[in-house]
Formats: sequence, structure tokens, C-alpha cells
Amino acid sequence: MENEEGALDVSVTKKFGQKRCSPRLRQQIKRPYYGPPCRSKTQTTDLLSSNNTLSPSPSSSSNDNNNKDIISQQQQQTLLFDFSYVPHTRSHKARVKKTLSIFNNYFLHFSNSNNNNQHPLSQEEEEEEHNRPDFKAVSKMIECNQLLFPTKRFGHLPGIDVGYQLYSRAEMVALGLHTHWHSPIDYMPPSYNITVSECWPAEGVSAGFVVYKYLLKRLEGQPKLTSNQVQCSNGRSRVPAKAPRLVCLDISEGQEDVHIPAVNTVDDATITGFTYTKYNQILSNLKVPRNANGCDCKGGYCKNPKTCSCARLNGVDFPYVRSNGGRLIEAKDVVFECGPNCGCGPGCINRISQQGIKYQLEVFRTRDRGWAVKTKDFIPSGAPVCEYIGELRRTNELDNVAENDYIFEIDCWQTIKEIGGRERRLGDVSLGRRDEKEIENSMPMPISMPMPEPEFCIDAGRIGNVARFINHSCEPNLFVQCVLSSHHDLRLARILLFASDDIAPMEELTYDYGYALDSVVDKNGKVRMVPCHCGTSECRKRLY
Ligand SMILES: C[S@@+](CC[C@H](N)C(=O)[O-])C[C@H]1O[C@@H](n2cnc3c(N)ncnc32)[C@H](O)[C@@H]1O
Repeated sequence: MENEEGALDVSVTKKFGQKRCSPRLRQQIKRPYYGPPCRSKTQTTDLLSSNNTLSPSPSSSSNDNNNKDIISQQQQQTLLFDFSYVPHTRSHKARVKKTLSIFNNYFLHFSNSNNNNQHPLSQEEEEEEHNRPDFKAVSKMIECNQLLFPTKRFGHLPGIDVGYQLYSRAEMVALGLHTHWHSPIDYMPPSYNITVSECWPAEGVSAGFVVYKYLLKRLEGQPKLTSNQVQCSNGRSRVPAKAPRLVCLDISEGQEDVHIPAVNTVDDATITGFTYTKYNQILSNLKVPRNANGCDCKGGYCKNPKTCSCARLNGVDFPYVRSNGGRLIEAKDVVFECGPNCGCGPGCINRISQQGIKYQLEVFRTRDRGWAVKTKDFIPSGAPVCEYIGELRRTNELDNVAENDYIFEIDCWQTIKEIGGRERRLGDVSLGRRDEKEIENSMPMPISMPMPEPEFCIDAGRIGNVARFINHSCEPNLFVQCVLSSHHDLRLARILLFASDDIAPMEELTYDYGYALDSVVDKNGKVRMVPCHCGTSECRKRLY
């Protein structure tokens, strides 16, 4: 939000290419977080100390007429001064992270409850402020005392660094960076002008508005900006990056809807030794389960979760909302999507993971982790990023497993049942017993069948897609979601990677490989140890 000279562009509240965004954050929570603590108004604002995992209730007070009053009361609170610069600690950053998770969680739930309204909202009603899911999310956070900085502050906000990219006013309100919900421009009375050195109208007039810029004084002790923190409000970096060497224009060779270039600024390596494919390859010795029965929904789209048999498998709800092209509301042990025998069509809300890659991704070379993948687009939390694609194999038929870095064991059943030391991958996800029963009932094998180890895996060593280049991080921004669409055999579930946070453009994509330490042995039975170079504050130091 501040440029190299310290001039603040008041257009910071403008959209940044897409609808919503989040700052670049390093989180403290290892697993995707989907259950915000909803606390009473009397509690303190220490979000991190709360252990409650109450899910937001989309219906409660979402249309409260006094929402606006709550916000305007807040706007009138006394200003707090804080001119001392406090270096950001992990706990400050974790609070920011958690606040944005809570906002996203409410946003997705309210979007879902709008979709599921018995009487769908008209276009005009949808545009009314009190019906907007972002407005409802912020109102709910105010009601539950979940804003990060609920009092208007002047000066430093611990945990929020210069260089954060914020795309929506609602997120800024959630953090306490912006207090005027109704107006895109927040302000302080003139008596608070001590931090402004200069102010001038920018050249040109945009859509009838003059854009003002402000040169601000740096707080004492505030570190200098680094070039990678500098962003313009139009999304382009102000400091030109060193021209990368393009080693491949499109690793998918036209198979994906978007080109996936590969660049290397580190060494002479090129992309070799694998063939790109968009679909899992099934080896001839493997029997593909028959297609599951589908739902009877008509008219191209599944609309009613009570009558759609696929929605019933997901706990009588659709797992996705339509916002930003489709987002998973919350992580689940398994998502049942509509498939080939369903009455709906390809545009159905319950087929979001079947649409292929839609974000601009780039493969790039790192100094210590080989190739990696970054996004050039903003990716909202809950959005599907890509599927892990390769050859479907039996795990007991793999040769040289220890030498193959590209094997993904399909361990959905084991993680649901917490078999073999596999903890539930989704951490904070709450799953009712009923859902687990539904999953078991829909499986084409007896539930008593002992499956201590995954029977099948996806081997992307020779054949695969862009997911094979995504590295591990102990603080990832993607999470693994098992999805069943054509059949209902969990042993052969599809493996999808979804965004666990809002992901800013140019951020590396990572997920937690989830290896148990000492679980990988070489062909002589000796434990293999690989150091982790994810570089995050939560790093467990070893990949396995
Ligand atoms: C699925 S591949 C990921 C792409 C890989 N970097 C490449 O160049 O093709 C997994 C391998 O990448 C490397 N890797 C991934 N994440 C890593 C990390 N955090 N630290 C060290 N090495 C990592 C390890 O060699 C690992 O076995």
C-alpha cells in the first residue's frame, strides 16, 4: 500500500484484479482452519487463546437491521494512537491469519446460505448490502467481537506489514485497517495529520474522481521496504524482476485450458523425463470400479440438497458455493461430486473439481528444492487449484519407491479411520458420525475390510500433470481433498489440491506431504532422511 517513497495511494481499496484477496502471510496453524471461534461480545480480542470451534450459523442475525448501527458505532470509537513500531512476531502474524480465516469461513457459509434460500434472491436483492455475504461476514465478526483491531487506530498495526495486498474492503474492515464499511475511503480528522508529509492530486482524473496520494513519515524503527514488498494498486510490481529464462512455453503442451510455462533463473536445468497428461492413466492390471448411481436432478443443475442424492452423501448440502467460479465451503474427509450417471450437466455446482486448471500457474526452479509451482493469479481460499494426476498403481507393485519422489498414496480411508498413524489430514474439520456412516455405506466393499496400508497410489514419476512439481511446506497454502465423482471407491479417490488460504499472485503453492518421520526406507531397509527446506517458522526440519 505504500510505495518506495512512502506515498500512499488512496486507491488501495480498489479491487486487485479479482474480487477478494489476502495479505501474504505465514501461518502458525499447520492444517487448514475452517472452524472459527465465535465468542461473546464480552470476551477479549485474544483470538489465539480461544479453543472454541463453533461454526458460524449462517442464519443467525445475518439480516439484522442493526448491523449498520453496529458498524457505525464502531466507526465512532475513540482513536488509538500508537507511533511505536513493534517488529512483527509469529503470534501477531498468526492473529492476522486467523482473523482472515474466520472472515473467509463466514463468507463461504453466508454465500452458501444465500444459495440455499428457499426463495432465491432477485438480482436487486442480491446487490443490497445487507444480503451480501461479505457484509454479513463482517457483521457477524463485529457481533462476535472477532475483528482483529476493533478500535480505530492510528499508527502501527502489529502483524500487518507494509506490502500486504488487500483486495476487498470487507477484509480490511475485518482486520481493522478500514472502518468505513459503506465508504471506500477511510479518513482521520485533520488534527491527526502529523504522519503526513505531503499530499497531492495524482495526474489524471479517473471516472470523475481525483486520486490523491500521500507521502507518509516512516515510524521510528520501521524497517525499510524491500523490493518484493512493493506492489502497485493495479497489481504490477513496481520493481522489475530479473528476466527469467523461459525453459518451456507450456509444459502441458496445450492440454490444459491455460498455458503453464516453466522458468529458470537458477541453473541450466530444463524440464525433462516425464510426459504431461491431464487424466489419470489406469494400468491394464487394475480394475476400475463401476460408475456409481447418480442423482435424478433435472435441468442441468442440482438445486435442492434435500432431493439430490449426491448432496445427501455430503450431509444434505452442496459442498461448494459458486463465488469466484466455485469454492469448497469447508474441508471434508471426502467430497461426493455428481458424476456420469447424474441427471445434471457439466455446469452443476457439485462438479467444481471437474473443470480443470483455471488459474495461471508457473513452474520455476528453486535453489534447494528443485522445481516448484507458483500462481500468477490471486486464488481465493477454498478454490480448487489442481488434481494430482499420474498412473494409478497398486502400492505393492511399485519398484524403487524410495527413489521415486512423485508417488501419492491414496490414503483417504486410512486417514478417515486414523489407521497406521495417519492423523486426520484435515485437522480442524468436524465431521459428524452420520457422515462417516454415509461414506461407509456408499463404498462398494465391506466396511470390515482391513486396509492398514493404502492399496493404490498415483505415480507421477513418468506421467503426470503440474501437481507433480508442487513442493512440501510445513505451513502450506493448499490442502489435500479426496473427491469421488464417477465411482464411490475410496481406495481410488481422486486427489484434489484446494487453497487453504487466500493466495496472493506470485506466491509459491505448497501442501503438507504429511509423511510420518522415519516412514520411508531405501531398498536395503535403511531409513531415508530428507531435510525440509520449506523455510517457514513452523518447519519440522525433515520431509521424512
Ligand atoms: C513431488 S516432488 C516436487 C517437485 C520437485 N521439487 C521437482 O523438482 O520435481 C517431491 C520432491 O521435491 C523435493 N521437495 C519438495 N518439497 C521439499 C522441501 N520442502 N524441502 C526439500 N525438498 C523438497 C524433494 O526432493 C521431494 O522428494
